[in-house]
Amino acid sequence: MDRIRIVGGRELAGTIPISGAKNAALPLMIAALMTGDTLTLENVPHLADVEQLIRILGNHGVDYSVNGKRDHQNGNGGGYSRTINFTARDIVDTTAPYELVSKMRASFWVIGPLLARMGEARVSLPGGCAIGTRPVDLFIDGLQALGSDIDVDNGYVIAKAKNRLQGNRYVFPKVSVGATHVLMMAAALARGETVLENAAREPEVVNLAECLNAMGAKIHGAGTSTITIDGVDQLHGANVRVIPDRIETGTYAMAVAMAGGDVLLKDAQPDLLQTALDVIGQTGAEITPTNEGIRVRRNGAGISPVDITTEPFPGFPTDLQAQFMGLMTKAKGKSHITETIFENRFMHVQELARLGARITLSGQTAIVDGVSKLKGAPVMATDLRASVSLVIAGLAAEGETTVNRIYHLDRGFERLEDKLSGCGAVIERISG
Ligand SMILES: CC(=O)N[C@H]1[C@@H](OP(=O)(O)OP(=O)(O)OC[C@H]2O[C@@H](n3ccc(=O)[nH]c3=O)[C@H](O)[C@@H]2O)O[C@H](CO)[C@@H](O)[C@@H]1O
Ligand SMILES: C=C(OP(=O)(O)O)C(=O)O
Repeated sequence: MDRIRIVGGRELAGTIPISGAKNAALPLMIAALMTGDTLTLENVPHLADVEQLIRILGNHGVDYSVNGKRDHQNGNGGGYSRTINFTARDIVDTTAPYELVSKMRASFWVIGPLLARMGEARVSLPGGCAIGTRPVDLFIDGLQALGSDIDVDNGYVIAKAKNRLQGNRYVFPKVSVGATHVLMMAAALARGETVLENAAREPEVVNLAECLNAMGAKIHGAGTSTITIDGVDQLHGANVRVIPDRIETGTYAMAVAMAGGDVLLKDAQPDLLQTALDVIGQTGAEITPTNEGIRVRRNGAGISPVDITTEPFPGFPTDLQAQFMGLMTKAKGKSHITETIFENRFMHVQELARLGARITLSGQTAIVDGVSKLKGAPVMATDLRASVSLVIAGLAAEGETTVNRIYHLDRGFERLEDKLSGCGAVIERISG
């Protein structure tokens, strides 16, 4: 099994190209199921989750071809997000089997397009990061509100809509990114108008709405809590660009805040993560939006402690909570980190402790008592964002840190070790 070896203590200097967002690329790829024409997606990151979704879509009959062009050719340590054409001329199977869906959460979302286009879908209950129970009740309630019959049997959700889905008003009892994606896709091909209230406002929802509209859907209000969808009879092909990854952006900004230095996050878009950037600024790093992206600098002045609480967009994202905890382990004082989205997203705490971090848990709040020195150690990645919090801590730890089980990292970070070593970090992947 591959692992990452880091020798801490180097400042970071240079340019890191920000890749297309995993969490935007996945729903856009799934939208390809909704038309027999070709959906061309630019800036698709090269990640294990993308490859897995390509396999899942292939099982339903989606063909794909990768354009030769790489989107980042000149980047220092360059990423290699690509342009991919997806074509679902015929849907050959409306079942998404356990073997494929159990590996990643987002694959469950095929239920919306399959049901809308084919009138039926049989989709295994999903997998994904083990950060909480992650039920699917909102998907079931919402699709029932659009007129679908739903049974859950033998680990599968079986959805049917014999006479096409019917638009309706649905108020989400809780904000859910995935359920907003799915209901938006299902409603796009339903009869009549759907109004989704208390919808997720994440930039990935906006990217999906733009994609569906480019395919001929009639969606208004994405990015606000009320989304209105006028159903259309069919969708067509389109060419859409995946937004830059705000979680990758925030992660590297925190890496610079931790290690010190001066790095341009090329192609990063500040408005996608303003709350997190404000918080990183309060820790003492200098954040400057530029024409090319975001410049992050920190001199030797040290890291100030800042309290955060995770919230749906535009609040501080849960997907940056672990990384921020990594940063706070070396702050000059105590910080409180409260996780409100997932009930089990503190698995990095015990691994950060191996590096010398002092963290105590009190319910959904972690109290981090910053230390002046971390010391390298072997640690284990437990989930995607937890893994990268260990990398951030390792960059500032004395001596050698080895992060094991990095298949989690490969789900969501494109060429992490190249991007960091291109800025002077001593970091390498050890295969086998
Ligand atoms: C691939 C992808 O884009 N994943 C992101 C997506 O996950 P995902 O879409 O799975 O997360 P949700 O926004 O749905 O989850 C928010 C909360 O709602 C709960 N819930 C959700 C659905 C449901 O039917 N019932 C229910 O109770 C969840 O357990 C969680 O407590 O948004 C999360 C919140 O920003 C991010 O951490 C994930 O990185
Ligand atoms: C939790 C994440 O992914 P998933 O929803 O696929 O588990 C993530 O991207 O941080």
